[in-house]
Amino acid sequence: MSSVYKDILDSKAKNEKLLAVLIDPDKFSLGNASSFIEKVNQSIATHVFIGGSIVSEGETDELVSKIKKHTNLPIVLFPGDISQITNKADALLFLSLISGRNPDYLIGKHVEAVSKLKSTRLEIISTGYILIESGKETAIEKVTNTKPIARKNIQKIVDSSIAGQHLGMKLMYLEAGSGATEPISVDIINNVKQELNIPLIVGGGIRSKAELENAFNAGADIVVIGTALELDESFFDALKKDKI
Ligand SMILES: CC(C)=CCC/C(C)=C/CC/C(C)=C/CC/C(C)=C/COP(=O)(O)OP(=O)(O)O
Ligand SMILES: O=P(O)(O)OC[C@@H](O)CO
Ligand SMILES: [Mg+2]
Repeated sequence: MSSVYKDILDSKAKNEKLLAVLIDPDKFSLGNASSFIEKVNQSIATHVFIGGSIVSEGETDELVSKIKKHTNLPIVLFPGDISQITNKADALLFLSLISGRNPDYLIGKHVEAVSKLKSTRLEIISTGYILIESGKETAIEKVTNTKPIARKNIQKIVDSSIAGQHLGMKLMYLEAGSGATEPISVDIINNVKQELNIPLIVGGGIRSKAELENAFNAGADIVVIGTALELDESFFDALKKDKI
């Protein structure tokens, strides 16, 4: 088995929690890359995720090349579209938006991606992606023309996760949306965790160490933080390696 996924499984088995810093190529200045990545290196982050809902062609490739020079952390593509696939990363979350009913984001983009993936050595990790209502319309909703699952409909969120697992998905990602006002609730994470065996990723709207720990304690194996670090790099101070 290739190493990024195997390492996630090993960490889960040891109950070692993982933190992914999400960098959005569209919102990130290349000039700031080395100083930002240095902060990532000194933090408890274990992965760098790269992606955005809307990213211009070629931007991801350039960004990944630059980041690779400054870190040994695994670089995982978290693509909103096929144009975000680059051979320079280590792995790709092959996302299927199973909260929605848009065939393009369930299977269409994936079929289109195959020829591009043939010329890469990316580790492809099948990932169920579940968008959950978080109070305001997200970029993901607009781009995919789908509706999120209502946050009170916990049974549907759990059943969607388990259906994804039955389909053979290797990771499950509960998404509140970039910059969400409210992160995914502890109640939702708890309920999914009780039934799911594959590793669970949680992201969207996490802005403090307390919220990060809440998500971990509720059962997230990997937490993703993007916007809060994008807007305020001093948040890295609370995430330094020796602080937790
Ligand atoms: C199979 C391939 C290669 C592509 C399919 C991709 C699918 C199904 C994507 C799911 C839907 C989607 C648009 C996901 C975006 C994921 C992502 C990187 C979200 C973070 O971006 P945001 O931070 O929300 O976006 P902005 O900050 O750009 O608004
Ligand atoms: O940008 P934030 O709100 O941290 O969200 C991270 C990620 O889950 C968004 O796709
Ligand atoms: Mg964003």
